[in-house]
Amino acid sequence: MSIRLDGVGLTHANGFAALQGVNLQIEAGERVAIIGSSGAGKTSLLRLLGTSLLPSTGELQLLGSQPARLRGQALRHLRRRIGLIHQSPPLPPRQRVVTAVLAGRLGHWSLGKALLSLCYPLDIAGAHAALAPLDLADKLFMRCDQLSGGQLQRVGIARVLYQGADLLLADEPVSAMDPVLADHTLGLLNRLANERGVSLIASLHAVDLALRHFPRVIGLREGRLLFDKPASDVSQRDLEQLYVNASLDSGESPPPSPSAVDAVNIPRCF
Ligand SMILES: Nc1ncnc2c1ncn2[C@@H]1O[C@H](COP(=O)(O)OP(=O)(O)OP(=O)(O)O)[C@@H](O)[C@H]1O
Repeated sequence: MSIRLDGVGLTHANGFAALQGVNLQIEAGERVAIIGSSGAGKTSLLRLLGTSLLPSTGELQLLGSQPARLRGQALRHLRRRIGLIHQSPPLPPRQRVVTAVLAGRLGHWSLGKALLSLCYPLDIAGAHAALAPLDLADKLFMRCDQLSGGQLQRVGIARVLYQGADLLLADEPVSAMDPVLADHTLGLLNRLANERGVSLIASLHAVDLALRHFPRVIGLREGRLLFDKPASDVSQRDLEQLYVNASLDSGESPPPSPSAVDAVNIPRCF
């Protein structure tokens, strides 16, 4: 089922308009990267799609529902279908990796089964199968606080793969990984999403990774869509316009130089 935003705006509680007039349609099974400078609104958009925030204006249709009209069980049911991959996965430090992965299905299980699984992992084979493609099968019984940041991010990915969601939302999913591992992990995430017919929407600062792994790329600037096109059509000019003055706005590293932004051909991390 598709996602549709019609004239969506999002104003945070302090009055800051993080998103304005966003029109967007994403079909089931599409894989989309969101790029843009720091503060452009990428996380705000993902939080809307994850239903932790509601639009201030406009209309959001998500997997056949309007989150703004759902309450209670109907909202919980919708949320079970959405897998969230966090930049820093909120995993309890003392929790075993196997338990953290199995927690992906807590929302699908009865209270009794969920509580039992927290004490004794009920589906060790399932957790192992989710971790294996991420090269973490040998970490099954380690504690989360014994893992590196990149390994924790991959546990978070294994957890949503185990969840079996219809929609995967990833906020900077490989930010803690070295460039080789980030490339491998994004490739894997895209392959698995593709094989399962699951929609994948990820925010990324690494423009080269967005262009290499995602068929469709959205450029967000100051809360508005600057472009929305196939990765192969994203031009150097698009990227220059997206990141112009970004270093002044955010205080972060300067925007990619014109030669460097020819990232379709030059694999580099920005
Ligand atoms: N809860 C909040 N209350 C007020 N303003 C917020 C809140 N969350 C985000 N903002 C503001 O909304 C704007 C967009 O933030 P958002 O986190 O969506 O950007 P982003 O593109 O994900 O940035 P980054 O790449 O740095 O993570 C920023 O100016 C930010 O300060």
